[in-house]
Amino acid sequence: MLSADAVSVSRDGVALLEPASLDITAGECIAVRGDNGAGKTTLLRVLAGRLRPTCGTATFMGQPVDERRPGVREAIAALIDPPALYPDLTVVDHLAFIAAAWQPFAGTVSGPCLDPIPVPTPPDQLIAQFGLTAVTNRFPDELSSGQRQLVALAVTFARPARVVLLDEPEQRLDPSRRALLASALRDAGERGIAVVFASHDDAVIASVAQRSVWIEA
Ligand SMILES: Nc1ncnc2c1ncn2[C@@H]1O[C@H](COP(=O)(O)OP(=O)(O)OP(=O)(O)O)[C@@H](O)[C@H]1O
Repeated sequence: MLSADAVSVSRDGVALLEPASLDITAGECIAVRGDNGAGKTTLLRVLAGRLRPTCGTATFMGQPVDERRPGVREAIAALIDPPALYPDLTVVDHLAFIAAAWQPFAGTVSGPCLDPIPVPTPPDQLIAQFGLTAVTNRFPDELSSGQRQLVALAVTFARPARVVLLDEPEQRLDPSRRALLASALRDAGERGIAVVFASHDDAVIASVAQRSVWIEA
């Protein structure tokens, strides 16, 4: 479904990402591993269609990945850069807003895909799934950094998607919240959503990823 074939990125002659390849199908979960600075985030940006590779090709359903292309934006959800939350929306408002904005795409058939886009988990279930029940009516500046990360993760899963890309989703989470994250990733896979996530957490990787790809610095 989503493929990177020997994609590399360089800027001003400096390599940000050495050639890397991966291929993911519906319901699969792949971990992207590698040392600090190896290029994991860069690879996720390429897979999200936010960054054009210098060499190699990244494709979604056989077409070049470009987040501005209809059919790609509806299908690929990504939490790559630091979470951006609306200062004047509460936790529950965020989930309701994103779910409503993307609702027209849930269950639709788009592009060359034959199966409908998986319907997202409803906001009230996401609040429970990510352990946010006690803070549903708080604004972002009333949350801890780990709670903001949980909100950003819940928001990412509040919209329909065939593929979810996550950059170090476990960051700032304590062990019990990392377990919630792992459970949410397994749940996504069972609903047919493909997940690619960069991580330094071997325990999370072992508990959810079917495969991992090592990025060479
Ligand atoms: N905007 C940029 N301009 C130039 N170089 C950059 C830029 N962003 C990242 N880099 C460089 O690209 C390389 C890959 O960065 P990237 O963030 O993809 O690594 P990473 O594997 O995600 O690292 P980490 O595990 O520390 O998050 C690094 O050497 C980094 O310094």
